[in-house]
Amino acid sequence: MSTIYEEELKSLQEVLSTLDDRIHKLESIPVYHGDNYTEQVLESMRELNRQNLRIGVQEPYFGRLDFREDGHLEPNPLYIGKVGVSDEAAKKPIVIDWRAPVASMFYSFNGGEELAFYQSPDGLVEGEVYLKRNIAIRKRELERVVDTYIKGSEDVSLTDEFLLYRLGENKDNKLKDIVSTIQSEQNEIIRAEKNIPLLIQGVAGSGKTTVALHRLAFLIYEYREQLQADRMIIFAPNSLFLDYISGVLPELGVGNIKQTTFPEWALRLLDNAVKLKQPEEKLKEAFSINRDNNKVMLDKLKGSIKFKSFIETSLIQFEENLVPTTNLELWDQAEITVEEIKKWLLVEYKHYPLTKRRERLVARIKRWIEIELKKVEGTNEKKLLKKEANIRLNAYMKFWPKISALSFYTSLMKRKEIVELLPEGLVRETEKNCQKKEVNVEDLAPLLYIHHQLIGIEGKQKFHHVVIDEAQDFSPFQIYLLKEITLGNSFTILGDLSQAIYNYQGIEDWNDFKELFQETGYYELTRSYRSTKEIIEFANEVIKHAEVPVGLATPVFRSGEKVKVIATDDQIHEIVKVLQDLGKGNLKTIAIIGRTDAECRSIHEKLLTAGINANVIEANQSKYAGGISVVPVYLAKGLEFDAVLLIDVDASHYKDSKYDAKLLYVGCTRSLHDLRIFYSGEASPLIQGIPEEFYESK
Ligand SMILES: Nc1ncnc2c1ncn2[C@@H]1O[C@H](COP(=O)(O)OP(=O)(O)OP(=O)(O)O)[C@@H](O)[C@H]1O
Repeated sequence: MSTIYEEELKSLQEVLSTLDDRIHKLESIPVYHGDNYTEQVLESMRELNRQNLRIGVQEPYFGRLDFREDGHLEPNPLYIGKVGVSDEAAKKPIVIDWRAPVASMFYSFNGGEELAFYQSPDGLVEGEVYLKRNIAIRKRELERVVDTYIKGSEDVSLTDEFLLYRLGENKDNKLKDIVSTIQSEQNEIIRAEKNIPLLIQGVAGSGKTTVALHRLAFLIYEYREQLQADRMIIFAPNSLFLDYISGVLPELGVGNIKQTTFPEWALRLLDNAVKLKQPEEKLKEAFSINRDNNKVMLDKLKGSIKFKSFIETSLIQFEENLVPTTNLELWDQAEITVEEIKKWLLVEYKHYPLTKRRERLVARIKRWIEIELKKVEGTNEKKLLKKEANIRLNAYMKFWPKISALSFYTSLMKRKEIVELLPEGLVRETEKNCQKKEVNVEDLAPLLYIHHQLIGIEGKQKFHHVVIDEAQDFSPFQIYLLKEITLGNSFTILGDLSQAIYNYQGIEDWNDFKELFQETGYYELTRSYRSTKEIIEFANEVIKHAEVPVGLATPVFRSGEKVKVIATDDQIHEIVKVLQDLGKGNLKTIAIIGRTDAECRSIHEKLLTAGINANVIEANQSKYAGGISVVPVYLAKGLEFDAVLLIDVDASHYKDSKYDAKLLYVGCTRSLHDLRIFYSGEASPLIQGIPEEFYESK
């Protein structure tokens, strides 16, 4: 047993005993069930404390940083963990929360003799780091102690050893937190300030999703006075993906943050006045091998800022036409002029949605009536005039047609200017769908935008912070809409242009989003943590065909098996053999990734017949079970598996196009440790030219 291990074992025992005491004390206080509000608040704080300590006691900390602050003689060992715990009597931290300012040095300090520093609430604190130590504790047991920096020691080669140890582990069906190994470029994003919208382009496996979740936990901690968890939201591509990431925030002790998809959120706000038209069929069509590209890409038109501007102009014209051209005469010689009403409605109340403006207008006219009536003599006369005025006001307000977001949107399809924006066929189809109260995903941003102008998205429906994952698949219109209802431009927008496979709705250049904001913080993540060096190098060869304007992924130095390319006339037979082989190891998740939904179903059936217990993943699925999955490539985006078997990588399934290169890239980069490519007949041109050093053929 090494001395550093013994030293840490002793510290761990002391900390565990303090935490156990704490938990014991909290558990011995009877749970309060009464009506007293103050007691209820105290109880909920105690409950949060109990929960946090129960998480914390399993793995109280993961790192130690010995830091000597300027002006102090000795370094102070700081233990950093998921949950901060302090010795209240001695007013001293026992474990520091990873989100605390001082803990940022654990992630940002990368060795060297330069001064370390952190931003405390009282200003910049500088000093020297003497030791940086990674400590792996699992279920209260000390597993590993690795020093990554010792002041004065030359040996810095260990720097990534702990990270590699973590990356080498097998994964189950849920994404995990990375608090113990956050890298400095990720730390910068996590801790970036709240009110500058962040745009993050990150290669596959660079930790975008993970970083976004850690950023939410950080923001909740740092801005606890300003942010409410239930007004923070994550938009993710589908329910399956939401299930996959659902464990991270609770692991970080953060609850209540909304996690949803854009359609789910939009439909709810629209009070389910419309429904999506066969969304699964639409996906199948968009990802079919011989899709009609021209038709599919038309969907993009409704996501443009040009389309938004057309709607905006139409709404302004609609408002202007609302006011009748004659003055409002409430009784003889009591008149409000058209100009006055226009001024109230279109200028003074302009910032309100239309329904609210209507309410304000009526209230104002009523006030006006009261004031005018004061000038009239005789109670009876007053009564009569008031009655008359109300009748005329009601008649006057009839000018205001009953309108909903859907009816307004439908009416837009009849405007003559629409043909400059959408082709005739699409206009007619949209109109027909709307009449049946059915819409497509790309209609939701326009509808919600109209809803916001007419009814308003107000109060608690507005967001304190928005995370958009896989943002390359969002349209500028969607982002514009979210910007309208997010306070302080507080956004974290993450994605990868190399994985823009939903190209019929998304963007090709981050400038499309940048220009929607006055200022943005733009970051590029180029290091990929998911896959082995061999897999990343192979995938990089594939994505070169897509000529995407972003850099290639750089692997973390984690080496594994070479990628295997297998030519065979009987793919099922080979796959079953490989699965049986892999089954002997301790892999937890394996994916067989196909090109289309129909092909995946057929393979799934064949695997079941061959006695392989596999699940097939479908578009409407909301749970991901792990184990062996058969999944179409477009649904595998965002997920990861210990091993991936990509099937049908032949010339007809993956052609020499930029789009197919992105699809194949997504497929390859899902694998952590083992990637096998199968094809029958002629290999896809996307892999034909790859130099042999990048794979092993069979
Ligand atoms: N600093 C880190 N320490 C340990 N593991 C990490 C780190 N960063 C990322 N990972 C791991 O890398 C994998 C990929 O992370 P994640 O899914 O967040 O990446 P991504 O950029 O969203 O990927 P993609 O765009 O391909 O879906 C995950 O298993 C995650 O735990």
